[in-house]
Amino acid sequence: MGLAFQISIPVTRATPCVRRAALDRKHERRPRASVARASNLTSSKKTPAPLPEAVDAVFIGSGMGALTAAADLASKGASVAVLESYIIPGGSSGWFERKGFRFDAGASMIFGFGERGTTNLLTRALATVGKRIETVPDAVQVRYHLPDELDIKVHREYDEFLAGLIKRFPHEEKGIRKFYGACWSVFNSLNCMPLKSLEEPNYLLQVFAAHPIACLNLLRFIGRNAGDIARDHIKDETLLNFIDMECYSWSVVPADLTPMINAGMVFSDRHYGGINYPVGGVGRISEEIVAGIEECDGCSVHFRTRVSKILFDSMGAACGVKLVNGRTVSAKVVISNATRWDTFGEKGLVEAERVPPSEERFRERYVKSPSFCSLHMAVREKDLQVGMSEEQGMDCHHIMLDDWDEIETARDGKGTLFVSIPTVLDKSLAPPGMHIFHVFTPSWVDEWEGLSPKEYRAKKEAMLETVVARLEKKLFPGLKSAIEFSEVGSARTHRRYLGRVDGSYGPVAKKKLRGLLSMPFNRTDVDKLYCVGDSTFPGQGLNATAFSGFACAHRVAADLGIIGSLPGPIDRFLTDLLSRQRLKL
Ligand SMILES: NC(=O)c1ccc[n+]([C@@H]2O[C@H](COP(=O)([O-])OP(=O)(O)OC[C@H]3O[C@@H](n4cnc5c(N)ncnc54)[C@H](O)[C@@H]3O)[C@@H](O)[C@H]2O)c1
Ligand SMILES: CC(C)=CCC/C(C)=C/C=C/C(C)=C/C=C/C(C)=C/C=C/C=C(C)/C=C/C=C(C)/C=C/C=C(\C)CCC=C(C)C
Repeated sequence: MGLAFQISIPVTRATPCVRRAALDRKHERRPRASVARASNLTSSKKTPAPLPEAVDAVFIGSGMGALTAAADLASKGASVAVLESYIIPGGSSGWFERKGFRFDAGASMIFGFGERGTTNLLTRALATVGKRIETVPDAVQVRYHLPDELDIKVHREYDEFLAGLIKRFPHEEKGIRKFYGACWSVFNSLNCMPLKSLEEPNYLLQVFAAHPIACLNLLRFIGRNAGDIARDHIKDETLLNFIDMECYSWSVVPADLTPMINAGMVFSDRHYGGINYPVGGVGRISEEIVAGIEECDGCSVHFRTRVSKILFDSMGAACGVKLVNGRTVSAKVVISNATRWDTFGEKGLVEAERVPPSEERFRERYVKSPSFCSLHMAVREKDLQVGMSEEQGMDCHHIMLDDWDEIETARDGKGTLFVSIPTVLDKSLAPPGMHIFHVFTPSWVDEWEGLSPKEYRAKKEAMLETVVARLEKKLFPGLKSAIEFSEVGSARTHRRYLGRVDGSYGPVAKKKLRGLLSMPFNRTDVDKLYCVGDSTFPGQGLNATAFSGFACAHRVAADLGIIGSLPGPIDRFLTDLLSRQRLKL
């Protein structure tokens, strides 16, 4: 590492994790894996660690972004404290249990669990702390049931998916191959390089030197959106509507507003690493990462621990946090996994007079996406009039829409329906003969405000009624009478339990932007304060936030002198220069 320079800020100590990581590198073997069993469903019940007075890095929240960053920093030898206001980790990737059922709080369509390449970021997040979990491969990412009788299965096998799409749009074969080919081009460029912080010049120089063609290729796409590329190659309006839905289904915006880098990741990794469901539920991922973090000396995760304020030293640098109970934790750096609005907004964690002007720029460009209304149902298989096993052709994920005009706008359960039935893949989530249906649909917090408790309950019931009737008619005859019990979560529920402003799914472009170029990285304009999670590059998605976690840990480790970087002033000059150039675009 000719360009590397060790800044001499002392690091607290070398932990067992560091020694293990060093050993693993030396012998080029995978970190020790502990394959978690499905039966091991609940979090460790051991006595909680006492809140530390001071650590290298304090995290606000324990979503996937924070957990990945904390795990990576812990494995590099930093002392970390993760402070979570809720009773379990994971945020949007949390879970809840009722009557022997284990429900995923968010979607169950999990990317990033592949075995090969560098984009398998969930496998890697677990491996940083020596963990690994069993997963079940999903043969079909999603089955679309769309207007114009468009019934398309996205098979794990790329050629099978393409054949189905080309059969429906034979006149667009060339365009289909070009569009999805461009996605592969992005993915292959990402998947050959180590994925770290794009605001650490030493890494950028090294990665550019080692993979010049891949980097130039990514630069070609980084300022573009999927819709631009689709329209370069495709003319058929129904096919363009389909591509809008392909993007909307995970980015919650149409193709014109969806960054091409993210489309490349999603539309290729589903055929490369595949979609894989963690045995025992999505919550297993965060449970295992937490266990791994806590095995590292000086590292701890604390629940029911809500941060009320970020603290600053006399120079204006972040230096710790204050909890709602008045206690404080000092830290060399503070990392917020709360959304941008919850960190810097009105009543946010940073007091108004310290909010930097750059945050205003963020708000000019990004808005809060809607939330979801989530219908969690326990369903008796015997009362459904459709085969529920994979062998009988049932798929785990479905997306349903009745009218193209309602893709984004329809309220009250009349728009896009997302359906996850994780028990198709993992029967351990529910008692024998039972299934879990999680159906969610976009919903805005204003629809749920100002209601009396009775009106609120009635609105939830009406939502359930509308959605179940639509599903019964098109996909699951017998559903209504097969429901054993159900729980409905509104945008208010998401706000309350996930601590996300308005229950939002995350930031989306307000107008057409240049791809990912204006998405903020992990540093903020407040010294020693970083952000991680879906308010940072590259945005929403479990594996996307895992990327932000690795990037954040890398930048923080360089700033704390744990890993080598360019000499301080040069590093700062180049980082600021890159950031200014990017923001001008
Ligand atoms: N692929 C999928 O199916 C899937 C499933 C679930 C989640 N996701 C993704 O996960 C992403 C979100 O991840 P994220 O890392 O941004 O975080 P997150 O929003 O999931 O988690 C943030 C955590 O911070 C906690 N928190 C907020 N304010 C706090 C405070 N003041 N004090 C203490 N704790 C506080 C919250 O309780 C929450 O647990 C979403 O974009 C979503 O797409 C994807
Ligand atoms: C050297 C120089 C100067 C430049 C080089 C350029 C360079 C190296 C650029 C690098 C860019 C990088 C590293 C980009 C990395 C991007 C990544 C890792 C993007 C990852 C994106 C992942 C996404 C968007 C995943 C989304 C998944 C989601 C949201 C899944 C959720 C799904 C649902 C909510 C739908 C559920 C559906 C049903 C039916 C239930």
